[in-house]
Amino acid sequence: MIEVRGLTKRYGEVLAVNDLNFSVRPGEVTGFLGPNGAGKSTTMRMILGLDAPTSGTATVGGRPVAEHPVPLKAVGALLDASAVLSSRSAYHHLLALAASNGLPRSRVDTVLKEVGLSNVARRAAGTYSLGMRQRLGIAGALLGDPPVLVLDEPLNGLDPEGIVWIRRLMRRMAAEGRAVMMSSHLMSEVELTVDRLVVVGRGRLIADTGMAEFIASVASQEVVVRTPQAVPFAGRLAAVGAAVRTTAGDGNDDGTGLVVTGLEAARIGALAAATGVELHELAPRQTSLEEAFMELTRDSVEYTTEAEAA
Ligand SMILES: Nc1ncnc2c1ncn2[C@@H]1O[C@H](COP(=O)(O)OP(=O)(O)OP(=O)(O)O)[C@@H](O)[C@H]1O
Repeated sequence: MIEVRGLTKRYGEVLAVNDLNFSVRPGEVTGFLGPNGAGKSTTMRMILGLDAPTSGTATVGGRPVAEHPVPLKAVGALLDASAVLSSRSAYHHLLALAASNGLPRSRVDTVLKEVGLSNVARRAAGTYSLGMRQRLGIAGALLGDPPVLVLDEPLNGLDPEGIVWIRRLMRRMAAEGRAVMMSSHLMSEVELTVDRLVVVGRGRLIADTGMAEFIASVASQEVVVRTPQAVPFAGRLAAVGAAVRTTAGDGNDDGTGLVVTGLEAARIGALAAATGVELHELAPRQTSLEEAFMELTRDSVEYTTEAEAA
């Protein structure tokens, strides 16, 4: 369990992390999201004891990481996968890590197998692809068999097979009762992987919620309607209180498409039937995490193009 209470970090004028409160629970994968510069890496570094908070606390298993006798047994971390001595083999990198933490040599073989690097373990890590280095970083995180994992952008540089692999690994780690915290900008992946979301923007907590509730809370449920009588039907829908726009802006407009909010598909269908309107499509559209995320963090994005901001 990770507990973050009143966590704050100031770098001169920049309040990188501003009074954050959240928990990462065992048995769940928690996605840690936010636009660039939101304070995700800074928060993770403070959880791992690599940066000191200006105020507040971050504990793992009830105490700061530095107070655990063997930190690697308390929490495994992936921060920067390129931070490996390039002349050293994966095996020797992990062996050194195990030795300095008093972990048995057998753990090295176990984690190499776990991440699929056994066959290349004697090669210098400098010859590894980005994906292989990412796997090596994960192996290091798993070395102490910790109950808590903190993974900063673990999907970076992975090919589709690697992404599926790490998704399964994280799900399995959570199923074994571990607390898994991962940051990512790949919303479609986050949507498939995480149980809970902690969203930050400009250092502050924006949301701490279950995945389904998050999407529902931001989503205005839309229904796409296609009918050759689009104009009069739009008028009828508006008359019963729905918000209606045409699909003209969506790039596939043939004059028959409407996007309706504020009315369920069943009621739209009933209204069409009652007024003799011929429907060619009636499709509720679930908001994706990506759309929900962009909606929620719109005001916290540091860098936008003028067109986006308009
Ligand atoms: N060592 C530092 N000195 C000064 N400012 C810093 C330092 N580290 C981070 N910051 C600032 O703190 C803020 C948060 O940065 P952080 O790297 O934690 O964000 P992030 O959410 O991880 O971003 P990204 O998604 O781009 O990795 C940014 O404004 C950043 O410029």
